[in-house]
Parts: sequence; C-alpha cells; structure tokens
Amino acid sequence: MFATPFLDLPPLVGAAGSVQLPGSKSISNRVLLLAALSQGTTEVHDLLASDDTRVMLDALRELGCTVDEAGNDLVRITGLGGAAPRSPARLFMGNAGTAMRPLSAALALLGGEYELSGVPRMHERPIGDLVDALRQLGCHIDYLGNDGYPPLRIAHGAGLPPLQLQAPIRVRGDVSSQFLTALLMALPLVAIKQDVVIEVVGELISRPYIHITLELLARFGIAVRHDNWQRFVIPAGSRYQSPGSIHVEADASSASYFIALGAIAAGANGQNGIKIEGVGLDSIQGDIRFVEAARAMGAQITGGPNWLHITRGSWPLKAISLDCNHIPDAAMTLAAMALYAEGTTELTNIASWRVKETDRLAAMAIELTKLGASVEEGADYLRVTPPATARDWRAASIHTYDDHRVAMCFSLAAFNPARLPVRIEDPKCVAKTFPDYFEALFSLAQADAAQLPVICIDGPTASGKGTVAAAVAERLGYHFLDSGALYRVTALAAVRAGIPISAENEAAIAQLARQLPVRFAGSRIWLGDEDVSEAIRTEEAGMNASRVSALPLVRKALIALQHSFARLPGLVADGRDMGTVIFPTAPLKVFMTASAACRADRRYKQLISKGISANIFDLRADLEARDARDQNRSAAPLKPAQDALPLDNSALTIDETVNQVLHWWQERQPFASRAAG
Ligand SMILES: Nc1ncnc2c1ncn2[C@@H]1O[C@H](COP(=O)(O)OP(=O)(O)OP(=O)(O)O)[C@@H](O)[C@H]1O
Ligand SMILES: Nc1ccn([C@@H]2O[C@H](COP(=O)(O)O)[C@@H](O)[C@H]2O)c(=O)n1
Repeated sequence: MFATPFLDLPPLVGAAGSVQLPGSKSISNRVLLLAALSQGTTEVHDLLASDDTRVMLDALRELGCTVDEAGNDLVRITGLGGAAPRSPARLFMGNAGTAMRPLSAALALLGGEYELSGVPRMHERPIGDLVDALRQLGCHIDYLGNDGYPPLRIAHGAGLPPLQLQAPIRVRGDVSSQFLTALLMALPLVAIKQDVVIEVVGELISRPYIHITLELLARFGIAVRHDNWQRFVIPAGSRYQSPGSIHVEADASSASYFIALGAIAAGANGQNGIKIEGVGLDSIQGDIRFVEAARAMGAQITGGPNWLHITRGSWPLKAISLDCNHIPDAAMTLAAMALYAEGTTELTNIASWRVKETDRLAAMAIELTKLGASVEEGADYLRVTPPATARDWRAASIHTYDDHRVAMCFSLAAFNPARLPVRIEDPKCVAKTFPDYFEALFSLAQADAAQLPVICIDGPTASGKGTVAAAVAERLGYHFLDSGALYRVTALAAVRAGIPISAENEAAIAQLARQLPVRFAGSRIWLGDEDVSEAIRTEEAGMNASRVSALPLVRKALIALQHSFARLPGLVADGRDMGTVIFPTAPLKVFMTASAACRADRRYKQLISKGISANIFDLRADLEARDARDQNRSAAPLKPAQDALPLDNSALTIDETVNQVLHWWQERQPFASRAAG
C-alpha cells in the first residue's frame, strides 16, 4: 500500500494482463456478522483484508467471539450461537457503514450495554431511520452526539426489553439500504415463536445489496420471503446455523475500475485486454451490472462464472444517460469513464452518494472540474462533459476526501490524451476496500518510457547519495535503485568464484554480471540463496566494486538490469553514472558532494555505529583513492551530467538534503502546490 502524502501517476498509455481482486467488502462484513451470530465455527475463505473488515473483526473479538486469523485470507469465526455477547463493550467502527449498522441492530436485540462510535465522518452518516425502527420494537438506544447519527449507546442493563414483534416493523428504504440489511440480519435472532415482518417505507434504493443479504442469510439457514421488495417475512423458528465453510467472491465494485481500465486503455506489451479473476457474470453482487453500463459505453466484455475479460470497443467511449440506482458504488466509475466519452454522460438517481464516505456527488463534481471537464451537479444527478480537446485537460492534484472510491476512480484520469500526470492525494484511503489497488494498477498499466519519472542522484563515495535517494523514494512512493550495490555484488560474486578482479578477467566477470542472481527484498540484498547485505558493505567490498566497475564490459552487462528498475510509478536511482549514462533523459539529476573531510567523518561514524573499528585517516585516503579511480576511468567516469544540479551537503542535515531534492522535484511538477476543494 502507498502510505505517502500523495502519489503521482505519470501519464499512462496502455494496460493489459490479469488481476485477482480482493474479496467483496459487502459480502465480507455480512459473512463475519452472520458467522458471529451462528452456532458453530465458520471457515471464511478469501475474506477481504481492509480497514472495514478490520473494525468488524476487532468488534467481534471484543464481543466474545473466537476469531482465528489463520493467514492466506482464511479466518475462522466461532459464533455466539445464542450466548449473550460480552457486555459492557465499547466498539470502534471506523468509517465502516457495513459494520456500524448491522452490529447496532444485532446488539440492540441481543441485550447488554454497548457504545458504538467511529471516525468523525461516521458521526455525520445517518442512522436515525434504523434507530427509529429498533425503538418501535422496544429497544433502548440513545444518541451520544447529534440526534440521528452515531455515536450510539445501547443499554438494556436488566436484560432484553419486551419486544413488540406482532406489528410489522417499518423502515425507510430510500436513504440507505443498509438499514433494511441491518434489520434482516438482526431479526432472525428474535423470530422464534412468530414470523417477523418488515415493511419498507418509500422506494427501496440499492436493491441489489438486499439481494446479497438474502442470499447470505439463506447460506446461514434463514429463508426470508419477500413481496416485491416491499414486505419481508422472517419465518418463525429461524435459527442461525453455520454453513461450515464459505468463500467470499471478489469485489464487484472494485472490478469496476479494471473493467473501465479495459474499456479505456489500448493494450500493452503486445497483449490486449484485462482479465479479472475472482468475480464473474454469475456474481450475487449488484455492482456486477456495471458490466451492462460499461458495455453501453463501448467496452467489449466476455465472462464466465468467476472471471471477466475486457477489451476496448468503441473509441472514444459513448456517452450514456443512466439511472444508477442499481449500481450506486460502481456508478462513480462511470463518471470517470465519462472523461473519455463523446458527449455528455448523465448519471441519475444517485442521491445516496451524498451520505457515503463523503458527499460523493460534490466530490466528483469538484475533482472532475479540476481536470478540465464541464460538470453539472444536481441534487441527485451528475452530468459530465469531457474536456473539449487534449489542450483543455489540466494536470490536477485530486483531493480524495478519505474516500477509497474517489482515489480509485481518478487513477483512470492518467490515461488522458494530453499526457498529463495525475496526483492522487492520500492514496492510502484505498485501504478501506483495496489496500493494494495501486500496485494492481501498476502491474497492468504501462507508461511511455520517456515519461516515467526518474530522479538520478550521483556523486562521490559517502556524499550521502544512498541515504538521500532511499528517503526521497520513500516519500514519493517510487522504486529505489542502489546501483553501487550491483557492482558490489558482482565483485563479491567474482571473489566467491575465485576470479581475480583484473582486466584479463573482464569477459569472465562480465559473464557473471550478466547472469547475476541478485534480488532486492526491502533493505536486504540476496545473491542466490545468500543474504549478502552485510558482506557487500565492507570497505574491502567497496574497493573491489570500484575496481570491477572500471571494466567496460562489466558496466555494459549491468545496463539492462539497471533499466529494469524503472517501473511505475517512478524511480530514484543513485550511483556514479545514473544521469550521464543509464538514465540520460531523467527530468531531475542531482550531483551530490561533500568535502572529503566531511565524507571521511561520516563514513567513520557509519562504521563505528555498526561496531566496525576504523581509522579516519585511512578511510579518507581510501575514499579519495576510490574517487580518483571512479573519476579517471574511461568507461562512464564519475562526473556531473551537464544538466545536473549540484548539491554540496557538507553543512546540511539529511532531512535538509532530502527536502532540497524534493523541492527541486516539486518545482518540475505541473500541479498547483495545493489543490483546491
Ligand atoms: N547531510 C547528509 N546527507 C546524507 N547523508 C548524510 C548526511 N549527513 C550525514 N550523512 C551520513 O553519511 C553516511 C554516508 O551516506 P551514504 O552511505 O548514503 O553515502 P553514499 O554516497 O551512498 O556512499 P557510497 O557511495 O559509498 O555508497 C550515512 O551514514 C549518512 O547517514
Ligand atoms: N553507478 C555506479 C555505482 C557504483 N559504481 C562503483 O561501485 C562502487 C561502489 O559503489 P557504492 O555507491 O556502493 O559505494 C563505487 O566506488 C563505484 O566505483 C559505479 O561505477 N557506478
């Protein structure tokens, strides 16, 4: 997951390949609660690992369920099976509506004392209609903040209240279908001696989510009948029973971004189309009907029970006018697709967007406008007309409002015809449903090599290049290439193979370098099966690396490997010839220096801190000898690239040096320093 303050997506030109999506959030949290209310142990396979499922799992533990997170997306829940939950309990629900609403209803009916709260936005998301319905039954629920909104206090200190189950329970269906879902999952707990009836007041929105609820209730032994989605009957004698094992489908709403990707992107690397694994045309999730909407806009989609394949069809896409009541979450993706359509796309019946993670109608309108689109925002509709020509697109810093779907939708704007980058603020908000969304996107998408961001930091030994390059890469979410390590590993491999490092053995060492089984794993470096991270950092290894690096055939042998580090979303590379030879077109090159005395002092402290004894005078002599060899060799000598910015950091701290490089990088970006909105 990218936990950087922002993530810059370079212009993307194509995408192809296969992606396995994480489990559905809606199914995951429903299954967890149903398993917790059941008799017996349920093995839940392919559970979504995300913020929203985390709060549910934590709450269930708090309430006394046994939760065994066995790894590999398998969780075993041993349900309460009729026992009372642990009480009193304080439960933090984050911003997970799929946890807050059903758990409130279940606890209100089970009895006990509980406080349920969440993040500030959760306290702005309505729950009053559900509380009203539960109060009709006789449940004791108080608002701890504003009326109609969490946090809530449920208090039945003296056990369960006498429940009024004879009359139908009336609940509004036109604000959030989660209220009805909450009642449908809670009321089987009390439908013991008589049928319990729920009547929906007003039009039921997001009906497909109720369909998921009913399907899953059936898996847990509860057969709910309904009349035209307005009247639901939970039969007398209902009793939750674990199905033993259950698989969570991949998330159909998450699939929408990859369906859109297939519709928008031309192929990549000679391949065509996007294959989505884990969810298909037989899905029980309503958002699978996004497929129909994407087809209407021009996507070519084929599929099986648990897979989809998407290729670009009509291009540009076709504008559509669609009532989106049946796909409230995935419909946001249509607004992003509208950027590539001919004409105006109109999405209607989406008032529910206003009470989601953020006011999504307002958010989409503001951010689409930043990109250059013309947007009309109504009370319950959105009309989007894309920028008229490529010149009308704007490089935008997209504010994401702590809303995963805003972040994922706007990643699609990186395919803009103006070839402008897109900045996604707070990219970690995708953790709500799809923590590795950007990694998945980058595994499929392709940028023009010339437009892939590369920052080069070259300079002499112990100037701090490696330290600074790694920190800059971390702050930007970019990959990091420590090119010196490749020469160090090559030299070590030669020594291990008994090949003396000399000009006579140039071809043999180059052959070794070409097939070097080197692997970078976080901060560790492996040569074959051996972790050589420490072995390559000795002064002797540095000297050997310097000698090996003077051999032109060895340098040539390592070029392709170094180029392979330039991957989405970008690269920071440190070495001696990054700016002059390996990445000569990089948009930012820094030549980092510090006085020899300062560098010797830094290396001395570095070694001493690792418990390695050192002599500062010898160190200075060695590093000057190494610099001289690096500067005077014929192949790729150490020197600043013509367009490199000099940075003498003798008098700077590490942070100051890092901030200077980041400042130069920001200056080169087309975004306004801080996005409006
Ligand atoms: N202002 C500074 N900028 C960068 N590093 C600094 C600074 N001040 C002190 N250091 C320290 O200098 C030491 C040497 O830094 P580093 O190993 O990154 O240098 P390098 O140029 O990559 O060396 P080499 O080329 O030998 O790998 C580190 O211990 C680092 O913490
Ligand atoms: N791009 C590069 C990087 C390194 N070298 C040589 O390798 C030696 C070790 O590098 P460190 O950065 O890890 O100290 C270095 O002294 C150079 O001789 C290189 O030639 N080109």
